[in-house]
Order: sequence, then structure tokens, then C-alpha cells
Amino acid sequence: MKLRGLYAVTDSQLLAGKFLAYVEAALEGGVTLLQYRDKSSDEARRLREAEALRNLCERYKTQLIINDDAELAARLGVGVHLGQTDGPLAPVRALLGHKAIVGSTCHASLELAEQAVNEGASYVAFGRFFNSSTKPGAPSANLELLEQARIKLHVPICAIGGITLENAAPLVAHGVDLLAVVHGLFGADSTADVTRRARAFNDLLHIK
Ligand SMILES: Cc1ncc(COP(=O)(O)OP(=O)(O)O)c(N)n1
Ligand SMILES: Cc1nc(C(=O)O)sc1CCOP(=O)(O)O
Ligand SMILES: [Mg+2]
Repeated sequence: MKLRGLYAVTDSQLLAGKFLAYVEAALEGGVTLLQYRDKSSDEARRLREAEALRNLCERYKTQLIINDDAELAARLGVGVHLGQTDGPLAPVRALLGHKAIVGSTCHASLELAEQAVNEGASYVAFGRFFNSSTKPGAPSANLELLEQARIKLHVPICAIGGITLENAAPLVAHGVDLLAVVHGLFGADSTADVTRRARAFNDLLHIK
């Protein structure tokens, strides 16, 4: 199955006090991948929240991805997303098996993307495309990179970084399969608006 659609990424600060309600609202609007991104070292809370997300994702037939932590992903039987400083991809692919979704951050580098594909990445993520309040210091990427990536790579292409309903259309026009979004989705004022935003992202991607 080709991965294409909205890739919702959680943020523990932004979602404090409304974590599951906002995630469920997004799933209600349609989410292809949900990433649990929690940069804290509170292992017990991370396990509890990741298990709750796995249960929600099963109900909505959405694939759960754990950021950074292959051990937690293996424990829950879900996918993982690894950045360039999160360790080598090949052993993680071996740990999780050939069916697992394993994503790789490639910043603005086709070389990193080709290497990630060779090591077994299921998708490659480029970014950041716009200013991001979630990760302001992430290196920047541009639309030309996407055109070259579309020609050279044969895995789904994910874009991340400051993506909103207002700026996402050119990314889709340049061949992006997955729109990875934190603030542009979960920065909404209500669960109803999270669901509306998720549906609108899917419309941009011509999903359903
Ligand atoms: C879909 C997606 N793309 C990129 C990232 C960033 O990963 P990384 O560079 O490891 O940074 P952190 O997210 O771990 O701070 C991502 N998480 N998801
Ligand atoms: C986690 C992350 N990684 C990025 C990268 O460029 O690798 S940008 C980013 C933050 C995405 O959040 P928002 O949609 O709120 O900008
Ligand atoms: Mg990481």
C-alpha cells in the first residue's frame, strides 16, 4: 500500500491537557500516519501515552509511528521515525521487520535520502519548508529539491516544517505524498477545528 496523506505529529507541550481529545479529532478527519513525538525522558508516561495512541490508531485504522525510539516501537509493534542523529537505520529495520514503517529525516539532501532508501527506509522526510515554531532551528529545504527527489526516489516523499492549509498546495503540486504537520493541525482552538483542518489537508492531497 502506497503511503499518502496527512501525517499528524504530536507535540507534548502544544497538546498538554487535550492530548487524546485532539488526536482523536484529527483521526476523525482522516490521518494516514500518526507520529508520537515526545522529547522528554519520562519513560513511564511515554509508554502510557504511546499505548493509548496505539489503541486509538487501531480503532481508526491509522498507522502509529514512534519518534526516535526504536525499542518502544518494537515493544508496541508499530513503526518508527529516525533522524540523522538517532542511530543507524539498517539495524532498526532488522529489529522491526520488513513490514514495519521506518521513516528517515533527510533535511534537504538527496544523498541522505538515497542512503536511507538503501538502508531500508519506507519513506524519506525533507524539511523544513517554512518557518516552524515547533522546531525553529531545523535546516531549511525548498521546492526544487522535491522535483529532483520525485525523479530519483521510488519511496513516498514526506514534507515537514511549518506546513499549514495556506501554504501546503505547492508541496503537493511538487509531488509530496505525506504532509507532516504539528502546529498547522493541532494549533486549532477546538476539536471541531482539528477535524476540519485534517479533512482540508486530505482534500488538498485529493484523498477520499
Ligand atoms: C516526519 C518527520 N520528519 C522529520 C522529523 C525530524 O526528525 P529529527 O531530525 O530526528 O528531529 P526530532 O523530531 O527527533 O526532534 C520528524 N520527527 N518527523
Ligand atoms: C519535528 C520537525 N522536524 C522538522 C525538520 O525539518 O526535520 S520541522 C519539525 C517541526 C514540525 O512542526 P510544525 O508543523 O509545527 O512546524
Ligand atoms: Mg529524532
